[in-house]
Amino acid sequence: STIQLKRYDPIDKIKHSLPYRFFLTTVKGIPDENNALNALSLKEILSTQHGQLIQSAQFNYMFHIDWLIEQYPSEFRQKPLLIVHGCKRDELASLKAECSPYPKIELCSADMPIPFGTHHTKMMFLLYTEGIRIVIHTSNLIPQDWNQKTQGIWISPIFPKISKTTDDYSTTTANSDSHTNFKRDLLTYLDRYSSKQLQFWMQTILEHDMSSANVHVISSVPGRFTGGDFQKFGHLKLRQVTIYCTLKTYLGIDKQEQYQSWPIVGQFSSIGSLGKDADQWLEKEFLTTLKQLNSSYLEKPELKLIYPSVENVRTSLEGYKAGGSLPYSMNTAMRQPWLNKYLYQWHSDYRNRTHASPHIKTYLRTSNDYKQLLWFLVTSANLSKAAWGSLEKDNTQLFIRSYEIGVLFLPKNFSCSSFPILDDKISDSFPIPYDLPPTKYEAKDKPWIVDIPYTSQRDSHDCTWNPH
Ligand SMILES: O=C(O)c1c[nH]c2c(Br)cccc2c1=O
Repeated sequence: STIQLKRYDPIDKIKHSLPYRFFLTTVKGIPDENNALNALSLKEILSTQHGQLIQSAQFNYMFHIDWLIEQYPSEFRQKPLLIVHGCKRDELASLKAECSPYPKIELCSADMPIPFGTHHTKMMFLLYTEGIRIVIHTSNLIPQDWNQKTQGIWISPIFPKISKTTDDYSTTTANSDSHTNFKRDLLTYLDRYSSKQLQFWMQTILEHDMSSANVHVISSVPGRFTGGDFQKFGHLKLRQVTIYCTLKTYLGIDKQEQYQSWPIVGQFSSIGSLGKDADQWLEKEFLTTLKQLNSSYLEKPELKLIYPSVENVRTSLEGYKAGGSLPYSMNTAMRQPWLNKYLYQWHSDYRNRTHASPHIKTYLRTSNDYKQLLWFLVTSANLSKAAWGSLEKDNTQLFIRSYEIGVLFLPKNFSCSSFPILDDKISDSFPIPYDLPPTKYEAKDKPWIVDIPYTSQRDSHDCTWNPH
C-alpha cells in the first residue's frame, strides 16, 4: 500500500502547539512573546503555507465580507466560498448585498425553526489538494473579533484523503474515524441542516481519514431531542462524554471521594435568562448533568462562573467598547440577582490577556488545588438554555434553540488521567486561557450589562458608555 507521507503542517512548528492544537487569537497591543505562544491570526490560519486551497466554508454568526475576503491570500480570493449563516430578513438582504461583488461566494441559510434561536456556530472547512482542515473557534468574521479580544481556536491537522489502500488498512472504524468519533459526530451535526450545499462537504468529510482527531465534538442544533437522540446534543452530550471521568471504575473507590467536590468552571461572554433561582436550571439541570449523578456519593462540586465585571471592561484594551460584544441585557440581569454570587472576574495575567476582553467560551472541571484538569471544552455556547438545552416532559426531552459547536479535551484521549496545570504554565501544561484559581468579584463589582450607561468613570480610551 502507498504509505501516506504525513505532510509537514506549519501549525506543528508553533512551540507548544501539540498535542492540544488549542490556540488563542493574536492581540494587538500586548508584548509579542504573548502572541508567539499558542496564538494565531485569521491570516495565519488561511495562509498559503498550509497548501493549495481548493475551496472553503465559513460557518458563523456575524460577517464582514470584504474584510473576510481580505484575510484570504490574494491567490485564494477567487476560490469557491460557502457562507453558512442564520441571517433573516434585512440582515439577509445586507449579507446578500455584501456578497454580490464576489461571484464565487454561495450563501447557505441555516434552518432556524425555533424563535430566539441563533446560528452561533463558528467553524471553517478548508479543502486543500492535500486534504481537509477543520477549524472550530469562537470569533465572528468581523475585524473587532480578531483584534484585541481573547478568543479560542481549535485547529485540526490536515486530514488526508482516504486512498483505497489506506481505507483497507485503516486501524479504526470502517470509514476511518477517530476513537473520539470526531467524524461521526461532525456528520451528525451537519446532517441537521438538511442542506443540499452541505451535502458536498459531508461527502468530502466522509472521504477523508480523520482517525488522528483527538477531541470530541460537543454541538447543539435547534430541536426537541428524545429517545435515541436524547444525548446527542447540548449539555446531555457533554455529560455523556465526561461521565467516565468520575466513575469509580476509572478512579478507584478512594480517589472518587476526592473528586466529588472538584469545581466546575464556566467562562462565557453572555448570559441568558436562567430562571428565578439556581434551582430552575443552573444547579438543578446544568450542574447536575455535569456533576454526573451516577456516583453513589452526593457530589456537590462548586460552580464558578467567569464573566467580565464592569471594571474588567472599563480597563480593557478596547475600553467600554469591548462591552458591545458582551450582550448581557438589563432586562435579563435584573431578574436573576441570585446569579451574582457565582461570578468571578476575567483574569489572564499569565497569558497577558487580562485586558484582552473575553469573547471565548470555555468550560472545565479541575481539582480543588487547580493543579489537575479533568476535562476542558472550548465552544461557541454561552451560559444559556437556548445554547445548552432545557429538559422537558419529565426529563425525557431536551429542547435546544440554537446552533453551537465546540471541542472537548479528555485526558484518556491523551493517555493520561488528568491534564497538568503547572505553575510555570507554558511548559507542557494545558494552555488554559485564564488564571486559575479564578478571582472573585470584589464587593463593589457588578457584572457588565450592555444596555445601561457608565459615565461615572471613564475607560482606557477616556470614554464613557451611553447605549442609545
Ligand atoms: O455568539 C456571538 O458571537 C455573539 C452573539 N450575539 C451578539 C450580540 Br446579540 C451582540 C453583540 C455581539 C454578539 C456576539 O458576539
